[in-house]
Amino acid sequence: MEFKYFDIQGVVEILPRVFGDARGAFFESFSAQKMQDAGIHGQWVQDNQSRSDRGVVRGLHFQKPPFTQAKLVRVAQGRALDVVVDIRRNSPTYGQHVMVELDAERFNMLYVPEGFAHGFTALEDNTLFLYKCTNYYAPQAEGGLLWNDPALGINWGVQNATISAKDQVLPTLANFDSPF
Ligand SMILES: Cc1cn([C@H]2C[C@H](O)[C@@H](COP(=O)(O)OP(=O)(O)O[C@H]3O[C@H](C)C(=O)[C@H](O)[C@H]3O)O2)c(=O)[nH]c1=O
Repeated sequence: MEFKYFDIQGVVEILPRVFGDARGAFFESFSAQKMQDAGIHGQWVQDNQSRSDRGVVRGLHFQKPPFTQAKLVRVAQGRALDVVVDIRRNSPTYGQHVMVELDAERFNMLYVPEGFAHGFTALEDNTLFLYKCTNYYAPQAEGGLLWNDPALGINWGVQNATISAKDQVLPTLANFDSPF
């Protein structure tokens, strides 16, 4: 298992060892010990899964304190362009993002710490997106940022995104008051 770090403090890409053979492939999708060894701490309490066809954008979402969630995200089928935006007020990289392509060949994963808005676009039909969360769903604490706010400078590679009505009216960075 390899770990890749970014200029934005806290975000970690995890590249598991994938064992291929004539039958297919095997990899460990979660190891509490290996996460601890990598400095990824969290009490993982909820697993989520969504299925999206090519061109769907979900995000950019987070849950406000005290229901903040760290997430460990991966793709079990298909491919996704995953984006995390630093919304920690005092961070030197506030408003900056990390973008990582997640796929079901390398089975790479991304650790999204608390204090980040998270979203992704599906690059293929039937993309199965799985993630572990360190807090339970709290709809009353949901927050978000507008996915295509020019101030975020995110190149999603999608022209006419399929996106929820809720996500279309999320605030821009200029009109956003971060709770982190
Ligand atoms: C997140 C969530 C949703 N739901 C219900 C609420 C809605 O009736 C339905 C769809 O929810 P939503 O449109 O918020 O789903 P996404 O747009 O995929 O939301 C996720 O998208 C981005 C990528 C994230 O990182 C978040 O974890 C999460 O917000 O599932 C639940 O019952 N439990 C949950 O934990």
